[in-house]
Amino acid sequence: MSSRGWYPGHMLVTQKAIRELAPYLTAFIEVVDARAPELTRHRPLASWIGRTPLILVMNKSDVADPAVTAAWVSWYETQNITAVALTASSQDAKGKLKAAITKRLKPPYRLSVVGLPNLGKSTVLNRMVGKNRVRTGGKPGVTRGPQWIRLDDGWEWLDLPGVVTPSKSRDWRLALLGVVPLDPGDAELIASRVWQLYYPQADDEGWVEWGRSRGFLVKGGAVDRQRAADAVITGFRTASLGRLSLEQPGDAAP
Ligand SMILES: Nc1nc2c(ncn2[C@@H]2O[C@H](COP(=O)(O)OP(=O)(O)OP(=O)(O)O)[C@@H](O)[C@H]2O)c(=O)[nH]1
Repeated sequence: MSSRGWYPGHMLVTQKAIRELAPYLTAFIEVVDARAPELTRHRPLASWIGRTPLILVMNKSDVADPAVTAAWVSWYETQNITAVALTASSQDAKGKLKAAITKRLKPPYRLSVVGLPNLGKSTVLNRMVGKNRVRTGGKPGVTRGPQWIRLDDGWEWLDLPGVVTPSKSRDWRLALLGVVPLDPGDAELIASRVWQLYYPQADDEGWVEWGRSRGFLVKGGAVDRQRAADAVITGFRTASLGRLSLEQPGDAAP
């Protein structure tokens, strides 16, 4: 399915804007999902930003498989890409990301956060700038242009509406990760695939039996498949079913 038409156009950063801003920035911070970092990268970005460095933030590492995340960090090292595993929602995220940036780059620090929808860009930026974030948009008629946030430590963050459009929106994993909307009609298929990843030996309907054991039943005693499927998807997203990554270094290019 296409992502166009559901994500408000004014929130997308265009290629033109990124190309124009790149010379003013020390680096772009691209937020990806630690559970599928290559799948959730925005491929065209590297060419748009030219020589401006790119730092990958593998966010949501709290719900990814830690061993797979460690393998990704090592793999990115071999590719000469600075990649940081992060949990933007945790307190120590600011120190960790600052350390990674200062290790790689010299001041001045002028940075901006970009990435596909729902990966944690706002959470990362809020973590880095704290209470200094200025919100100018959200209301019709309020111009929401790029806004510089200058911090006491001398760091400057460009508050862009840094969403770029997913290009591989037909991949079921993007719906599972919340990068594109999940069509309710696809939930059962996605739940079945997720279940197979958790339990490779399970049969196709293993998740349905799990739903039964959880008491997700409709009148008459049959399993409420929609509810069971939704619970599997939520269980993956929150990692209550276990921390699971969807992509490993060395997987065929998505
Ligand atoms: N588990 C987990 N969830 C996170 C983390 N960071 C952000 N989230 C959640 O991910 C969701 C999206 O976070 P946002 O910061 O709004 O993401 P965004 O990329 O700015 O989203 P868009 O504005 O839609 O592009 C929210 O529900 C956050 O609470 C993290 O490190 N771990």
